[in-house]
Amino acid sequence: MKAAVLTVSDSCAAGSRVDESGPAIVKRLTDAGWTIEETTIVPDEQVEIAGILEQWSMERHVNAIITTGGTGFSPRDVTPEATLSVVDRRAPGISEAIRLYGLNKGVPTACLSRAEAGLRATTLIVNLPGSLKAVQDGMDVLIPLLPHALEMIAGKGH
Ligand SMILES: Nc1ncnc2c1ncn2[C@@H]1O[C@H](COP(=O)(O)OP(=O)(O)OP(=O)(O)O)[C@@H](O)[C@H]1O
Ligand SMILES: Nc1nc2c(c(=O)[nH]1)N[C@H]1C(S)=C(S)[C@@H](COP(=O)(O)O)O[C@H]1N2
Repeated sequence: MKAAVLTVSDSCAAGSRVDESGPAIVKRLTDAGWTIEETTIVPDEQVEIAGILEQWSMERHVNAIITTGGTGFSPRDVTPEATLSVVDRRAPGISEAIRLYGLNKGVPTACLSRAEAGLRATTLIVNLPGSLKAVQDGMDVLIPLLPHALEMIAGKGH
């Protein structure tokens, strides 16, 4: 299965912070047997984020795109809006499960992520927050879910 990882961060894109969260997602996916087709870092710019999501889903045909960063309440956080602008169908249960996992681990700020998830054609797009801890928690939830989700996307039913 093919995946791609998008880091959304003004500071990482500017080179003033080292991206730890993107590589952490890559490691979790490769450990689980996924092939990583694409990774990149973009600033918190909605059109730029949406363009990458569209390209990776419709031209590269990856099975899943995981984003990290830009899901909070600051004025520059627009990853959820970019994601909603490209998906055909939302998958809110995935995002709620990820938030609930953080809350249940005793992280009250987990509910401050506006992360979205959804399908662009046959590509599942999932937003995660920017911090390394949030990414690790999110991947704890996602890794066991992804195989079944992708089977259903491929039309294999249950
Ligand atoms: N790609 C990343 N790698 C490592 N840590 C990150 C990354 N992105 C964010 N963080 C961490 O998450 C915390 C919350 O970050 P913030 O809300 O500023 O992130 P963002 O909006 O996702 O990214 P930025 O501010 O760089 O545009 C930061 O203090 C930082 O420690
Ligand atoms: N599991 C988990 N979820 C989390 C966090 C965390 O540390 N662990 N950080 C929260 C915080 S402090 C914020 S502001 C939001 C949004 O983060 P982002 O703007 O980096 O995407 O994610 C939240 N989700």
